[in-house]
Amino acid sequence: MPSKSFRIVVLSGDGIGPEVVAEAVKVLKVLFPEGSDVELKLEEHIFGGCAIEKLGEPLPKSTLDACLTADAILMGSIGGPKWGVDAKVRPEPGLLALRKALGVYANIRPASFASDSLLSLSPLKEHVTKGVDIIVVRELIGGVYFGARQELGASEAEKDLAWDNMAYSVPEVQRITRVAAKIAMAANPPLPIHSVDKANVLATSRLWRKVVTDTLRDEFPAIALDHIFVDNASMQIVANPRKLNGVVLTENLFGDILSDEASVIPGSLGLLPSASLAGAPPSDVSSATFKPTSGLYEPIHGSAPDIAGQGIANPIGTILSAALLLRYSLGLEKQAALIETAVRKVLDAKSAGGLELRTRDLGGEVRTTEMGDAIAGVVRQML
Ligand SMILES: NC(=O)C1=CN([C@@H]2O[C@H](COP(=O)(O)OP(=O)(O)OC[C@H]3O[C@@H](n4cnc5c(N)ncnc54)[C@H](O)[C@@H]3O)[C@@H](O)[C@H]2O)C=CC1
Ligand SMILES: CC(C)CC(=O)C(=O)O
Ligand SMILES: [Mg+2]
Repeated sequence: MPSKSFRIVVLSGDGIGPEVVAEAVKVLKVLFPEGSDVELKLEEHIFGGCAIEKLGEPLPKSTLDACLTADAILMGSIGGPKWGVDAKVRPEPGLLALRKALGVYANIRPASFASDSLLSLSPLKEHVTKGVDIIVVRELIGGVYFGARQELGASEAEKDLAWDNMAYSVPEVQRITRVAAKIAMAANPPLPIHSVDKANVLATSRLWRKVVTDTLRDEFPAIALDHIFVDNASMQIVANPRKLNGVVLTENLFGDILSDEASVIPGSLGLLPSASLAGAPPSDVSSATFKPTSGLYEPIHGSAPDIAGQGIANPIGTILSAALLLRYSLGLEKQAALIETAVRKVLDAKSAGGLELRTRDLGGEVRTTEMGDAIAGVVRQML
């Protein structure tokens, strides 16, 4: 009998989603084979464009119910040209609805999981990317993605007008600031927090700046805080990213954009994982972990229709997302770290022919399944 058993909902989704999720599942099955002390019960559920095809909606009730009662959710990606921006029913609102229903307001995106062996593969120069260590903490269920909106043609009175409403409340900004602070305080000395906004223009950003400043001053005085406008931050991320070392704390839209941009530093969007968490962070500031009441884990990339079905996607972002799932939702830090070490070892290894293991996005020829096999193999050796 296992001493611990967890229900993990798997949402492979669309495009490269099923290809990369299969590799993360492969790694999890090596870590927790049948009969081991920890049992992972993996349940696949339909989500995204494939659910629209089959059931007419991206987030069927059975999928939502499964997610709401799971110990954690591992997701691939959703979307694709078949359900493009003009389609009547699209996958992306299903993802937003899932995040909202789970209450996962804290999106943690370690933006520089890298090994020095990748430095030469970044489009940026090595002297720019060396020593970069950025964690993006993005507010995930507020702001303009969730405000009221009006589509073009939806209003008789406003025939030529479409609009999106961006709103933030004080409690929404306080809670994400506390998550960023807990992450910053887990390091010794505490990491600095760089809060990114557009307070020179937007009312929501002025609220953001005030709440971040007040919360850190009153509750976390040991943390060094600076504020940076988003246009400047987007330039610094590629020109001088070490300037943003530490925690980059920002709202939903800016965090979406800046985290994709930050993936240029390690060299590929396919490398970066994310954790989306609900619940209050621990009150003990010395605690490194945030025990969420709900956790959704997905790579930061989308369904990559341009390479879907070719077996060449990089599965590392999804495999590292599975590691974050073990760390945050299941409290299995040792196994999480083991996956991260295995990924690093594979990236640093030379094959028999002297060639490094690299998928196409990193300039190599290694296929998705081969990368998954290599990481699973190293995990097996390390057990
Ligand atoms: N969380 C999610 O499910 C997300 C879904 N999307 C959706 O994905 C669809 C495609 O969006 P795009 O703008 O093309 O963004 P994308 O992130 O899917 O792809 C951007 C570029 O990065 C490459 N790429 C992405 N992941 C990769 C991987 N693992 N390995 C190698 N290369 C990779 C793609 O080939 C493409 O050239 C859209 O429908 C979009 O709405 C976009 C972002 C997040
Ligand atoms: C597809 C969107 C709903 C979200 C997105 O791009 C992201 O969270 O990275
Ligand atoms: Mg995105």
